[in-house]
Amino acid sequence: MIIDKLYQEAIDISPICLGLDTQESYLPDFMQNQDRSIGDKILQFNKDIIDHTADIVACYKVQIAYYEALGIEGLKAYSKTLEYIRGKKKISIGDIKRGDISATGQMYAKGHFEGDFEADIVTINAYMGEDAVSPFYPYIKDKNKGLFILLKTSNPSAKETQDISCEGVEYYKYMAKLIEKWGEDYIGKNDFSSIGAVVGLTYPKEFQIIQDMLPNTFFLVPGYGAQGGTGEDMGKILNKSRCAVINSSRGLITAHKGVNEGNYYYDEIRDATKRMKEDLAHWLK
Ligand SMILES: O=c1ccn([C@@H]2O[C@H](COP(=O)(O)O)[C@@H](O)[C@H]2O)c(=O)[nH]1
Repeated sequence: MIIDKLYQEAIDISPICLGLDTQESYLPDFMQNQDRSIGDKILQFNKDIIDHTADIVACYKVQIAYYEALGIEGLKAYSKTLEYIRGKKKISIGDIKRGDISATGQMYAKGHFEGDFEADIVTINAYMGEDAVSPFYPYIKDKNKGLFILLKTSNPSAKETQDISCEGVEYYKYMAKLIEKWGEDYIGKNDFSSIGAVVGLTYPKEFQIIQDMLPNTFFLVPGYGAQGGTGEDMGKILNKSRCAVINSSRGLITAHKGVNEGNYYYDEIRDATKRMKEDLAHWLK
């Protein structure tokens, strides 16, 4: 199961998920000035980062919005970035946040678990219910794929929809139970399901409640760094169980900006990733 590999990488290497939310302004100045297509430059930037961090992160999350925004050229860079991650035998998470009626969901599953945009794990928005999730099920067992379903997201407005009362509890708690139920058939050898959940580090109190409710759920945790989430809060979770990978995108992939805009810019990104690794390790008992 993909979740067993992710769990092991998080233990053996570090629980860091490096976010490739790549946009032109993040490229070092020398690369921005090169006479190449934007797609080529973005792919080169991603490859440099992967080459210089693969030994210190568990996985990479590629945020499709940044690539879609560039049209066909961006989507080619998205596809080639996923291919490069696969070639390095690292785990890729396609941050696509999809979810639709079953017939359309089957196409999303095919589109992101096969072919040009194949990722190991994708993010899902399950607001439409299990119909939006079940088209992905066959790929979990047959093709060793996984899902992270949005549960308690990191953004400030999350409470507008996720904290409202539903059958006497906050909606996120109701959703938490659904995710645990949907994941029951996909539990791997470390007792975590290949259907996991996205929980932001910006709501640390709620995260602890969710962790206690969902012993078999593995978490993708955005919100560290740029959004204010801290290693100390993450330590409280990881000291109870090693149930998560922690994403940082801007905090890592812009570390060189204004500091080192030259050929070896990726040293700054590697150093920032190492500092995140040390920060997370510092709070581990
Ligand atoms: O609740 C959520 C779900 C997804 N994200 C995504 O994670 C990264 C965060 O980027 P940073 O630069 O580290 O803030 C980004 O791709 C978001 O789309 C999230 O932030 N919160």
